[in-house]
Amino acid sequence: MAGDTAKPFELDQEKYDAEDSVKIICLGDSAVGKSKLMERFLLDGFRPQQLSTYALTLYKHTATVDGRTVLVDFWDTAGQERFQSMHASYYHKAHACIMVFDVQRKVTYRNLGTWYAELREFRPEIPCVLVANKIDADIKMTQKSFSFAKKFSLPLYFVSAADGTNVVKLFNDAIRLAVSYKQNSRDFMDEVLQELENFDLEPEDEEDRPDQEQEQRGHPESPAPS
Ligand SMILES: Nc1nc2c(ncn2[C@@H]2O[C@H](COP(=O)(O)OP(=O)(O)OP(=O)(O)O)[C@@H](O)[C@H]2O)c(=O)[nH]1
Ligand SMILES: [Mg+2]
Repeated sequence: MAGDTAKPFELDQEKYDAEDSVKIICLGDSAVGKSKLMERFLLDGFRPQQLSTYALTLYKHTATVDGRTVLVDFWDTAGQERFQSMHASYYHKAHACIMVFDVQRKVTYRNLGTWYAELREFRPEIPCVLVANKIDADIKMTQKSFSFAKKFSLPLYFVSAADGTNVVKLFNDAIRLAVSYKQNSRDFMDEVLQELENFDLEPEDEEDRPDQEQEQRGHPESPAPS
C-alpha cells in the first residue's frame, strides 16, 4: 500500500526506541474487522457501518504493565488486495503483531500465509497473535481447529468486535507481549501459549486444507517468537 500513504509514514518512529513506548501493528485482509476491534477496545464502542480504511490510522493508548505506564501505538491500515503488500515502514520497529481473519470468510484464513510470510520478512522475531473474529455470527467456529495457529505456535483468540467477546483480553495480552519482547523476555509468550492450549479443539477439518496447500508452496517454517 506504499503509493497511497506517503504522508502518514513520515511519522517519527524513533520514539519506539524509548523504553516506555511500543508499536503494535494489525494485519489481515480487508473487512476482517481490524478497525472495529481497535475501536471496540479503545473506544468501547461498535459502529456497524463504516467505510474501509484507506490510509494509516494510529490509535493511541496508555496501558499499565507491571506498575509501569506504557504508551501504545496501534497501527491500523487497509488490507485491500489491491495493495498486495504493506510499506516497509509499517513494520519498522513494531514490537508485536495482531493478525486477523474472519471466521465467516475462508479466503481470509487462506490468505494468512501471505500476511505471515511478509511479516516475518520484515520482523522475524516479534510476537504475533492470531485472531478469529466475528464469532458472534457463527459461535460453532470456536470449536474448530485452525492449524495455522499450531503450525507457527501462535496464540489464537476467538473474538467478536460486535459483542466484545475476548477483545480486552486479546489487546491486553498483545500489549504485554510487545513490552515483554522489548525487554527481551520470552516469559509471557510461553505463559500465553500454555493458557490457550487448554482450549478444547476438535480434529482438523476442511478449515485446515488451505493451510496445507500453502505449506506445499513453501511458506516459511515456524520462527520462534521472542
Ligand atoms: N458480525 C460482526 N461483524 C463485524 C465484526 N467486526 C467487524 N464487523 C463488520 O465487518 C465489516 C468490516 O469491518 P472493519 O473493521 O472495517 O474491517 P477492516 O479489517 O478494518 O477492513 P479494511 O479497513 O478494509 O482493511 C464492518 O461492516 C463491520 O461492521 C464482528 O465481530 N462481528
Ligand atoms: Mg480498517
